[in-house]
Amino acid sequence: MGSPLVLASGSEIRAQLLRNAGLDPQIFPARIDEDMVRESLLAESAPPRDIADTLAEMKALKVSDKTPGALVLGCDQVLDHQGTLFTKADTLEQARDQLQRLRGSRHMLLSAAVICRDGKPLWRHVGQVRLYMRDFSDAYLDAYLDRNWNSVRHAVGCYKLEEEGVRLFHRIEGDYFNVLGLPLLELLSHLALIGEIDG
Ligand SMILES: Nc1nc2c(ncn2[C@@H]2O[C@H](COP(=O)(O)OP(=O)(O)OP(=O)(O)O)[C@@H](O)[C@H]2O)c(=O)[nH]1
Repeated sequence: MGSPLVLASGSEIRAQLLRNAGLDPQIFPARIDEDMVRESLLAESAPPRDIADTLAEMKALKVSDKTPGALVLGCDQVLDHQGTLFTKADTLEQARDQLQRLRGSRHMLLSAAVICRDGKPLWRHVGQVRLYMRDFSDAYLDAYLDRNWNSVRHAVGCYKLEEEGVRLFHRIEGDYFNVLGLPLLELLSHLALIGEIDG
């Protein structure tokens, strides 16, 4: 790695994906009020893609001001279900309600990533995945949440594809990494292209 890489995210899976790829990011979560930003953008009818991109950029910019010379990666993922934006569930009851609304239909995950250096955006990408959820029973849903709530509470959509969440789907169009929250292939290709990693 040429310049130091900073991941402006508290997402464990994002850090793990970068480490598994051989990178060694410094973890520096950006503390921004995502709900406030999301609500104000929704009030302006901003599309989900723009909301994810704006939040990712804000996180990267905020941390890049504190890490001179570093490449700072900000990320944000939103779930779009027929025009309605879903955020992470705060309670198990909210998770049940969300999954009852998502089952038997298609939703989109939009995973935005922005790289900034010294307060300037250098690169951005929004990965998009279409996910088709099975029409599973309430009995399975309750059992799924009993087993997985403590894990999936940290994930938008209340599922983790690398865990039991995979059983919720019958079809997924898009790449696995975008589901987990990071357009990893595009990111690594760009870092190699600009010579920040070998490849
Ligand atoms: N492990 C796992 N995490 C997922 C999956 N789908 C979504 N997520 C996580 O859900 C979270 C989406 O919320 P974000 O607001 O983008 O990120 P965050 O976790 O709040 O962390 P920040 O980047 O600090 O805002 C991210 O941490 C994603 O990695 C999945 O299938 N597996």
